[in-house]
Amino acid sequence: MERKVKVAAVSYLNTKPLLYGFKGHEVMKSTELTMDYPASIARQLIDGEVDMALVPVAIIPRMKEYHIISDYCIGADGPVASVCLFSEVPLHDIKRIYLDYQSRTSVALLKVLVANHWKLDVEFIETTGGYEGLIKGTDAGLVIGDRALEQRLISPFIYDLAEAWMHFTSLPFVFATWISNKPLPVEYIQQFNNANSIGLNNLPAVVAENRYPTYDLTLYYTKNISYPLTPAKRQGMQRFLSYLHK
Ligand SMILES: C=C(O[C@@H]1C=C(C(=O)O)C=C[C@H]1O)C(=O)O
Repeated sequence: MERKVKVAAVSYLNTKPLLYGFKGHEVMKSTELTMDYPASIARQLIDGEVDMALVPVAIIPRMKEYHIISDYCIGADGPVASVCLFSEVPLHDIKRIYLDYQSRTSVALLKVLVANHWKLDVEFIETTGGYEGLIKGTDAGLVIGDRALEQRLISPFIYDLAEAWMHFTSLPFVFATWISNKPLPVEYIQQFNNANSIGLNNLPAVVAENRYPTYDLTLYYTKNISYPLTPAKRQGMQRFLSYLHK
């Protein structure tokens, strides 16, 4: 490509290991990098405002053309910690659930689990801004990202969606992955993957750069989020996408 590749990344702590290696990396000579929350960058990729983004996999069915271009993702093969249903009452006493406006994948995953795994009779409520304060009584809330790590200190009942998915399917889960809306040069993709790998190979440096008293980031980056896009994760992703077609 003649011009720079426009890339949008998730602005949460979970993406810091992937972005750590971009500073001063060769790939930045041909990259224009911006950050936003997942639902917003999903819209940017669908509308063609960017060429590639770390987008929620739930938007794949809405793309005319898509290429999964990277070896890395925001995935989990156990509790993810930052995508949870938060409540003051146990699961089966919940009556209404606030949905996270910043999410696409987790909202869809929650609906799959509610209908097929937990089999709950609940009402879903869309949100547009801060709603965490409304998680009270039998009103629960789905919260993702850094705000979920904060909500962990507040809500007595926490249902981890990646853990529930594993119980349901015995497969790992992929929340987001690098997807382009057009083919990109092979050399660019190689540089891009290399830049992604640097932080993952230097996690103590990434943690040192992002002081965060709310949650142990070493735990988050090594035991909760699982970054390699493995064959098992692709299988989990295909299973999840098959539910979205139903
Ligand atoms: C694990 C997470 O995965 C995120 C969840 C997303 C979604 O629900 O659409 C999208 C991108 C990921 O950053 C998280 O943000 O906590």
